[in-house]
Amino acid sequence: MERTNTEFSLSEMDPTFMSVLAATACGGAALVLFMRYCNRQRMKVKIRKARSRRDASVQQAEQAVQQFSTTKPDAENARIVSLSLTELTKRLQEGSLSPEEALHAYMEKALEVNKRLNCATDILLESREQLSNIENCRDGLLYGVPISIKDNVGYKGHDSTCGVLCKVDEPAEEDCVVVTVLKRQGAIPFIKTNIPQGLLNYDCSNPLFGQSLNPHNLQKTPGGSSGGEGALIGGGGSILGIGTDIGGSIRIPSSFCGICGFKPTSNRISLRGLSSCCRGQKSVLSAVGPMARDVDSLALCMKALLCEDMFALDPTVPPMPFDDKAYLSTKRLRIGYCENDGYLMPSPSMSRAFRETRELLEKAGHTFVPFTPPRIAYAMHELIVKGLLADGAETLLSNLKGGPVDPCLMAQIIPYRLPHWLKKTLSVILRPILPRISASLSALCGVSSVPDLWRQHASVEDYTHEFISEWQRLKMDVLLCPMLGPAFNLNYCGKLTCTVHPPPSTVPVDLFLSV
Ligand SMILES: CCCCCC/C=C\CCCCCCCC(=O)NCCO
Repeated sequence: MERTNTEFSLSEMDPTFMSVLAATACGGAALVLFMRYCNRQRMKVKIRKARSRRDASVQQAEQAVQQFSTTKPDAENARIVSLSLTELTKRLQEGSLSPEEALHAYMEKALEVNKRLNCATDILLESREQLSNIENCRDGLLYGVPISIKDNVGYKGHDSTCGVLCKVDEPAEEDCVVVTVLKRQGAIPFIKTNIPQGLLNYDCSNPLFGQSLNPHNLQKTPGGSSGGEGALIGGGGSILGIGTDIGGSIRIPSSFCGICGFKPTSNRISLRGLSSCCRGQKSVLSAVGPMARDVDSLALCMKALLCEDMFALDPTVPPMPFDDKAYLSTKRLRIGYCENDGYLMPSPSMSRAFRETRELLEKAGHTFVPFTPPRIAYAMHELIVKGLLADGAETLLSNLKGGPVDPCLMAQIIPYRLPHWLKKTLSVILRPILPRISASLSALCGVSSVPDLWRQHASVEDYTHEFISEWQRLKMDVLLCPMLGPAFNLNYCGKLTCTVHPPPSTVPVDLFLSV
């Protein structure tokens, strides 16, 4: 057969050209491998740097505690860390206990808990310097109280890593508003606590600081994303902590660790100076809130934060002080209850705790009305997942670049990384057999345009009003519902979220230990 002049076989090619081609291909491959190697080395250096910085701060804190302990008997420390916040503040204010004693007692206990649970990302050694002018805050509501803060809460000179490599070596230039206000109220932040990589997860592990464990069962997660707080407070190493919550990050670790947590309405407490891996996301709003051993501690922290200082430092926060009258009121309440929202079944132990709580409240004279959250599956997929990842997860993924993905996040990240067309195709194929996965995959595609984003925001607004209307129709004062729990096994991340803005809190009813 005759050949056209454009056809040729490899064997007929100029051998010199072939060698150049082969050498270029090998060189290219070697370059890619070398770049990957360099990248892996860079990654290792960053991880090592973050860890050794944390380890050095732990070591220095150990020395400080040891030095201080020569002046005090051990039994005194055990007594200090067993006081409730009400008792602790009273003793500090009356002067029968010094802020120095309280700080060292908690530092010692936190170091011990951290050894067992790996819940600290940084010890704030400046806390000891703060002691030198703590007398200026004598009138503060939290005078001399040592507190813990979540990793992403900005503290001058320290990283807010969010568990991702790209935020290592980016220390905060100033204390965030929450830290500034708490310090002015006399609180002494002394430790930063662990989080899951990227913060959008209910476990508590990241490539920088590793996995935190549950204080009541080392086989379980403390929950997330404020999991280090949950572990530390639940383990007795902190009396009051600051967490953040978009879709359960204060509530879930509080539930898993048997402590109390309060997620206020977004921007009730200033978010200025906090770090995030999806800044700018406006569909499901983030909130800062307290975590502690009892409800009175949460109330005291809210009262301390809701002050003129915060309203002046962040004028976008509504200047509404804490409502003592409402908190102390003994008025009989009309309580909406929802034991099962039809989307996520509560576990048997959680159902039992829920019913026992309801019975107790009924006996105390409160009235119960059944409440069903409207269109829950729609809210989960179209409002929460599509809202959180409206950009198709691009911002979150860009924050994970240049580092390994933590095992606790892997199951979530695989679908995020699928190309848009594949998510859409799988969503169509899976619709008849796995409708929830299909809806999630479709939601993970995010919005398609700016008008689509505006429609999504409008849908969240409409849903919020629909929820509130139902609440008002039933004349409810409060809603009682079960929490996710008991704690999950490590690397099994839950996906329960909440998008409307009534301020929910978690209160322990019982400690359920599985063996
Ligand atoms: C086919 C699988 C689909 C997986 C879909 C998962 C989508 C979203 C998961 C959202 C998880 C939200 C966690 C929120 C945690 C939180 O409140 N973080 C706040 C940090 O300030």
